[in-house]
Amino acid sequence: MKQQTIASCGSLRGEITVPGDKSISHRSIMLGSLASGTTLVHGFLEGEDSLATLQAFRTMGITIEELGGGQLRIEGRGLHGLQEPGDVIDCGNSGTTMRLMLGLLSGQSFFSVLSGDQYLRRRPMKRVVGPLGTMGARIWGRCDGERAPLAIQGGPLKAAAYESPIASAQVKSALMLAGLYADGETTVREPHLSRDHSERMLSYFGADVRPFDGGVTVVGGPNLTGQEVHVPGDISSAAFFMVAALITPGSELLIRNVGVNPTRSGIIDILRQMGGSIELVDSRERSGEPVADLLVRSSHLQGIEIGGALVPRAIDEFPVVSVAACFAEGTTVIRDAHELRVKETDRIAAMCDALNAVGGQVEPREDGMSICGMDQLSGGMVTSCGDHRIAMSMAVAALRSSKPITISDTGCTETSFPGFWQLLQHLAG
Ligand SMILES: O=C(O)C1=C[C@@H](OP(=O)(O)O)[C@@H](O)[C@H](O)C1
Ligand SMILES: C=C(OP(=O)(O)O)C(=O)O
Repeated sequence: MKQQTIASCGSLRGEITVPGDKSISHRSIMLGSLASGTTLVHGFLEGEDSLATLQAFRTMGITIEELGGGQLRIEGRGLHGLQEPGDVIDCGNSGTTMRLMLGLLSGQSFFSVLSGDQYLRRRPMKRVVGPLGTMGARIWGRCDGERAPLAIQGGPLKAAAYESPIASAQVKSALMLAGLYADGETTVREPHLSRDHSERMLSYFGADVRPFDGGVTVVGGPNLTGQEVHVPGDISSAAFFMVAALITPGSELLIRNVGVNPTRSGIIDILRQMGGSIELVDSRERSGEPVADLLVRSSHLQGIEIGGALVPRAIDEFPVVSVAACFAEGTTVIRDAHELRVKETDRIAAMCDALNAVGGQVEPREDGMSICGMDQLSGGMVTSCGDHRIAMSMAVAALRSSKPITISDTGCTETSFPGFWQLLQHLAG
């Protein structure tokens, strides 16, 4: 098993880019495959999660050429052009692959099976399988359809109106993708707005998508047309370097070409509320998504309270927010983040255990955590629990520890951020 030892460093200065946005990369493969004609993708994330999606569509007969440097050419075969996969589709560690594909496969005229690694096979799937069932989808799985492997007998679908109890882009997107195959209008409402990449990219490819306050409606049977997609850098990956620059004195870091979609940029709002200096430079739009360069300077942080609508806008960033909070003055309280318990691992338990093991003062709450700020952590040994975001968050924590932190089980960072350790080493020396 791989491990990494990270020691404290001086200031972080210079310019970096981070790999492509994972959510947008998944969707570029899916919509490029379902469109007619060629889709060119630039900046695709060549990480294990999005490559699992790429491989899945190849096994369903789609030609996808990897041109190098994150460029792809996808030869789309139209909404009804996928072929039955001859084997189980391996979604690896990727919840997005599995949940979005459950929606999409429900509307096909063939049988398919989805599985994944030990972490993914423990994650809840009923949140998608249940509402898809009301559309007429036929899906079977362990624990009455809660856990993968999941078998899908595709067929005709009915349009539906679903009110989701959780703000989840994976639930919303699964239903929207199924809705492409339904006769009529499918509507999904959610308690707070989750990331809207599916809405944006479906519109970009020519679907009739109507977002409204509290939800979105998609019209079945669109003609999707191949497009050129520029994937911006992933704000969830940039978040590690944003926090790293804020907590190390004398830092000034420019992170170029980061996606700053407002449904994803909660991390910028949170860190600014804590007193962090983050400037958006050269704000622009590419392929229907807002993009900017982020200029981050080390700052004196304050503890804050975080909850409500801000939570889905920063859902993957709470592990690294908890690291920032360790070095803030006062206490930070995170609420309404129960969803963290059903990610690759229970991220509330995993971050509390890891930070407390290296001298932090963190208390779990049922729906979040409370973190007491301090000047330095003490260092020690922690495990990532096989979760990429825990591994990278603890590497950032090590930058302000009196002794190094050794993190075990670090191979998982390949799922979302290939090159993370090299980039950190290059910057931190
Ligand atoms: O739709 C997506 O691309 C994602 C949605 C979020 O999951 P939930 O929908 O479960 O909140 C997020 O945590 C995940 O990393 C990616
Ligand atoms: C939760 C994540 O992804 P997924 O749900 O796609 O596994 C993540 O990347 O933090």
